[in-house]
Amino acid sequence: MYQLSPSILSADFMKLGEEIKKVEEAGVEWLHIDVMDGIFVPSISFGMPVISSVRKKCSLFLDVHLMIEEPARYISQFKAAGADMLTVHAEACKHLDSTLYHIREAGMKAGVAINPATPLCVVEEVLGIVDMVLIMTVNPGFGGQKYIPYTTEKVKRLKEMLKDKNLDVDIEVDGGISKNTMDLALDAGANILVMGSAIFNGEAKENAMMYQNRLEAYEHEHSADLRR
Ligand SMILES: O=C(CO)[C@H](O)[C@H](O)COP(=O)(O)O
Ligand SMILES: [Fe+2]
Repeated sequence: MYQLSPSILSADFMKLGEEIKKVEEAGVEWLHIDVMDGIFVPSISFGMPVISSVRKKCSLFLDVHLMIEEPARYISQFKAAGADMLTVHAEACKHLDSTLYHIREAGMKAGVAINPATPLCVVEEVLGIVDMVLIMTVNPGFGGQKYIPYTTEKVKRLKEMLKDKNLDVDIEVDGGISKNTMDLALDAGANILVMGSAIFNGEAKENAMMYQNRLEAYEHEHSADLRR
């Protein structure tokens, strides 16, 4: 399963509802929501009230990326706000295993994220208890940054690791994903692409349709490999 997950961090917040509608009309099924606390990352973005408002008006799968320290403190609140999946940073959790367990217990999908310079071994032990691993392809905190090339290799190694362990876990990439970098990430093994500026800096519906079509074409071309 391949998915495009447009990040509303790059949307026009004065027109957030319209912006989300545009990507919905383009046929996208996921929406990426970046929560930042000003401590784990330098920026502060938005939190539960925004997620609740989005949830009331849209049925997209809400893929919530928590760039906050000790996210375990807020699991039930994010569930109540309407999140479908919570992805926590391994670097931000003292007790990663129990945090992931509690996310699932609360009825959400659980994801674990790592920064570009964090080695894969940090998530190795929890691969059996997550639905997704998010490999940051930029340093978290801001939209519109440049893709860091060495992260491609990390995605490849994660894909191999999952294969060796016979685990069916999604691989999401986030940061600097655009026309020029999406194939690198897909060829390395990613199947969920977060895109912020590539979609919302410009005509969101047209951009989302274009990337959605490219993704569908990629899936079609590689369907034989996937069956193997
Ligand atoms: O987690 C993030 C930043 O920390 C965002 O999801 C990311 O910024 C997406 O934006 P872009 O596609 O413009 O790089
Ligand atoms: Fe993100």
